[in-house]
Amino acid sequence: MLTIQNLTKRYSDGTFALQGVDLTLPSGMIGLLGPNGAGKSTLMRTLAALQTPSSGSIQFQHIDVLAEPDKLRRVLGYLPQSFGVYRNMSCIALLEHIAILKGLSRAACKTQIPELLALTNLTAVAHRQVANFSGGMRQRFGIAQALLGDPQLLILDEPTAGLDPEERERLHDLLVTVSAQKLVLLSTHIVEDVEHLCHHAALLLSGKVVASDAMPALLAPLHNKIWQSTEKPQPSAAVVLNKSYHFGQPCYRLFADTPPPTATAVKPTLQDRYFLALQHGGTDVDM
Ligand SMILES: Nc1ncnc2c1ncn2[C@@H]1O[C@H](COP(=O)(O)OP(=O)(O)OP(=O)(O)O)[C@@H](O)[C@H]1O
Repeated sequence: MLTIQNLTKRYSDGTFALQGVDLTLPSGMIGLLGPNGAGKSTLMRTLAALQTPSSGSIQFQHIDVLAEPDKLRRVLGYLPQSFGVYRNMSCIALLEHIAILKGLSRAACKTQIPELLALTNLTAVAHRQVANFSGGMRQRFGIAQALLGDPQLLILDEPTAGLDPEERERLHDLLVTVSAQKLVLLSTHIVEDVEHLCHHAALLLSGKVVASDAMPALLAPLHNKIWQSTEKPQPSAAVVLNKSYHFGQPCYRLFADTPPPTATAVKPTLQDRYFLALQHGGTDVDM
């Protein structure tokens, strides 16, 4: 269990990136959603003890994260949004190097590194330079290095960004496999990924948590209130959650208590919940 209380981060230029964040997160795969600039990376870096907040507290299991960052680091795996790699270093040499930095014993390295290479499907390319890896291989390497030391808390900042559909699917399989008996916090812009992989999601907007719940509870208030139409309704008939295109034709997702003209009922998705929260700017939604 991860408990965050009244967490605030004010950067030196006066930007409030986090404003009184309260979150209680169970183990398993947890999604963290929010638009650009919502504060996701600030929250992730703070949880990973890489920067200090202005105020607040964070407790992971029995660790007071802000008072005992070294204790946290021993149970933490972190994949940042982007990470540099040493040129000329092979995948296996870099994993050995990171394992030593993490304080793993030689015996632990000997067993864990081959296991992680197999898990992330990198055994065949273990002696190739990471600098020359494709985007997908690099992200799988990022997961492998984050898993060194068998961490209890795994923080992944946009792990699927820029991946092709096949690599994204491969990474999903990997994340589901590793999330058993860990708390995996997955930050992403891809709402679908969270809906597919996570049993709980938190939504951050302008540095504040506007929703955090188990997936069925997040979607429950939307049942029988989501509609789809190719025509834009009058503002009095429905709230337009978003407009997308299907085969080049407009497609409106709508929120209304009663069926808007020409609209058909559809099953609510996490994306509907996300857009509804954005529409209301984080204020309480009357559902
Ligand atoms: N070092 C910094 N100094 C000043 N402001 C910062 C700094 N880092 C982030 N910010 C600001 O804090 C706010 C939150 O940024 P953050 O990167 O945490 O958001 P995010 O949700 O991760 O965004 P994105 O999805 O675009 O990565 C933004 O307004 C950003 O400009």
